[in-house]
Parts: sequence; structure tokens; C-alpha cells
Amino acid sequence: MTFLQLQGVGKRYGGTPALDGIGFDVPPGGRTAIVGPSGSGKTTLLRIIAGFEAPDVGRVTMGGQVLAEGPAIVPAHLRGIGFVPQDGALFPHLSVADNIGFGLARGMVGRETRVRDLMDMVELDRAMAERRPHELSGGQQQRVALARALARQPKLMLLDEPFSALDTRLRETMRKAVAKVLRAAGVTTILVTHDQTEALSFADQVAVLRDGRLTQVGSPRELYLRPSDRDTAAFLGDVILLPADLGDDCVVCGLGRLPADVGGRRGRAEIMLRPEQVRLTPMAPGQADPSPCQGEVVDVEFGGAVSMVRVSVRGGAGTAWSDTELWIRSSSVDLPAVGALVGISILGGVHVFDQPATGRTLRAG
Ligand SMILES: Nc1ncnc2c1ncn2[C@@H]1O[C@H](COP(=O)(O)OP(=O)(O)OP(=O)(O)O)[C@@H](O)[C@H]1O
Repeated sequence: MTFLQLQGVGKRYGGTPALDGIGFDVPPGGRTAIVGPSGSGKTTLLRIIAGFEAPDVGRVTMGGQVLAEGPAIVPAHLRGIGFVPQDGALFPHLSVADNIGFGLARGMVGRETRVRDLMDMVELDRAMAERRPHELSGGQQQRVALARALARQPKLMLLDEPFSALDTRLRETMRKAVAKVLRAAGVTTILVTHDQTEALSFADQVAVLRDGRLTQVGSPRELYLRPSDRDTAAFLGDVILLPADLGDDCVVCGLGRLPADVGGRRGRAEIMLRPEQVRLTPMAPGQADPSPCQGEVVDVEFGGAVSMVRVSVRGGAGTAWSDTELWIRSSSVDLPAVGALVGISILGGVHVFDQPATGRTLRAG
């Protein structure tokens, strides 16, 4: 079922395309994240959905109602869409209660109760009702902004990088709190973010934009494990890319023979796996190891709970590939030392890209 539908949405600024042929569906009650590098068109797309901006071409439909057909649009205030901007955009001269109740009619019956209920919903202490925004923390201000956007019971909530000004720990807390509030309210939500971790953990659907085009849309798990191309793979997390020969339900690469869904293809291709799929087993010198291949630790980057270990692979079993180096994510509890010999085994299947092999091995942030 579809709640919001985008079809062929395009927008140019002074001849330069900001969005080109964007089309995807948002299911009712779901949480969709729009991600992409800076300048990829995320905010422009969100503003078109909100009605702050008109597309040049394409159609936006919500609950069966056409909101935009090219430049002909339904105005923002008639759409029933809530919007939480990056900085919260609270009115500095109004109290918390007046900010939250801003969109509610002055004489509305039960207005005060509604404001108090909204404060409870976003877990803001009622004692803060008369404070001004500058007397609140960043996280509390974002809760007020969310409550204000929820006040008019929107059918769709748009969040434009609402957690970006918060520190890492608060971001995570707020992300969970906001997801909980929106789930409880049953509001369909679209989040714009350039933070891939945020997108993957917040949403049940992720749309990836690059240079104004949609490169992939799907579940977080699908995008993380089966990205359509290497740039999307690298954007969503650290990735290991290797050239490989395709076999029957397997690939042969610098790490030996690994199970893979090759889709009946043959020849040479590029494969990817995530660093956490690689497991290292310590080996004593001269010790036989059951792992399909071995390597030597050449670098260790300590990173708190999880560290990165660089391993030089010693000839993948039965392959012509050599000189393979991998960055592997490893628990810091039992980190191998530089120079240690390790057995290397792979958890789960690898992903085979459609594009031809380049031989690059990437480590992306
Ligand atoms: N009002 C405008 N006038 C001219 N160009 C614009 C305007 N708004 C956006 N652009 C351009 O459109 C492109 C997409 O911008 P947009 O803000 O949508 O990207 P974004 O993915 O949200 O970026 P960021 O993550 O940096 O906020 C950029 O090249 C930007 O310079």
C-alpha cells in the first residue's frame, strides 16, 4: 500500500538540475530516510514534499490527493504535513507552551490540555511550560519542535536533519525517542540525514540520492548488504571490494572460494563484503589452521570498543589473486599484535556487483 507517491519529480535552479526523475513510494505509517552526500538534493526533495517549493516536472500524491503536478501545487498550509527543521526554529520570544500551541486556535476548547498532552508525549517535564527556548537544552528544544509539529495531527511528518546539532550520545537517545513518539502516533515519517547510521537505524525504508538522482531505495538491510553500486556501498559504511571470478553459487577471490548468489553470471566481477564479516583467528607460527586463508597483521588502529585491523592476505587458496590487503573491524578485547599470523574466515555471503571489476580495495567512512 502507498501513502505518499513521488513520480518523475525534477527541479532545476538556473538551469542546473537539483533533482532529476525522482520516484518512490512511502507506505502508510512507515519511516523513510532520505540520505545522500551534501548537495545531492535531499532538502530540495523534502521542501517539495512539504509544499515550500514547486517541482518543475513530476507528480506528488498523498493519500490519493495530488499535491503537485509540475509547478501546480497545493499550498503547504493545506497539506496536513508537519515539519521539523534542523535547528528547531522555535519562536524565541514565546514560552514552550505557546511554541507548542502555536498552530492551535487561540480559543480552541481543551487547548491547554492538548499542549500538556503533547509535552507528555515527547517526554518534556510540564514544569518547563513557561520557559523560553534559550532556557532549554538542545535536545529539549528539539522535543518542543516535534511537539509543535505534532500539535495539528499531521498525516505526514518531515524531519530535516533534526538531530544534527546534538552530540553523539544525545543524538541516539533523541532518535529512539522520536521514533517511539511517531510510531505511537502512527504518523508516516520522512527523515533527511547525511548520517548513514542514523538512516539505517531510524528508518524501515531508505532512499539514496546522488547528484539529484535516486540510486537505490529499499530496506536498511537490503541497502547495507546488497547496495546497487560501490558508491552506495561506501556511503553506507566501511566496505571491502575485491575482484573475483564467478563460479557456481560461489566466487573465487583473494580470500579463497566464498559462497555468493551470482545470479547465473560468469566471468570476472567485483564483490563486496563488510569488514565485520571477516573473522580473524590467532595462529602460532608453523601451526596448521583450518581457515581457508591466512594473513599477517600489518596495522592496528585502536578505536575504543571496536578497532580496525589491517591484514595482508597470503595467497587466497586456489586463486591467482595476490597482494590483497583488508581493513577488518574487530572487537578491541582481543586485538592481535602487528606482525601476528591470523587465520581468516568469512561470515555470511558476499555481494556481487553488476559492474565490471576495478581491483580497488576501499575503506570508506
Ligand atoms: N534556492 C536555491 N537556489 C539555487 N540553487 C539551489 C537552491 N537550493 C538548492 N540549490 C542547489 O541544489 C542542489 C541540491 O541542494 P540541496 O540543499 O537539496 O542538497 P542537500 O542534499 O540537502 O545538501 P546538504 O546535505 O548540504 O544540506 C545543490 O547543488 C544546491 O546548491
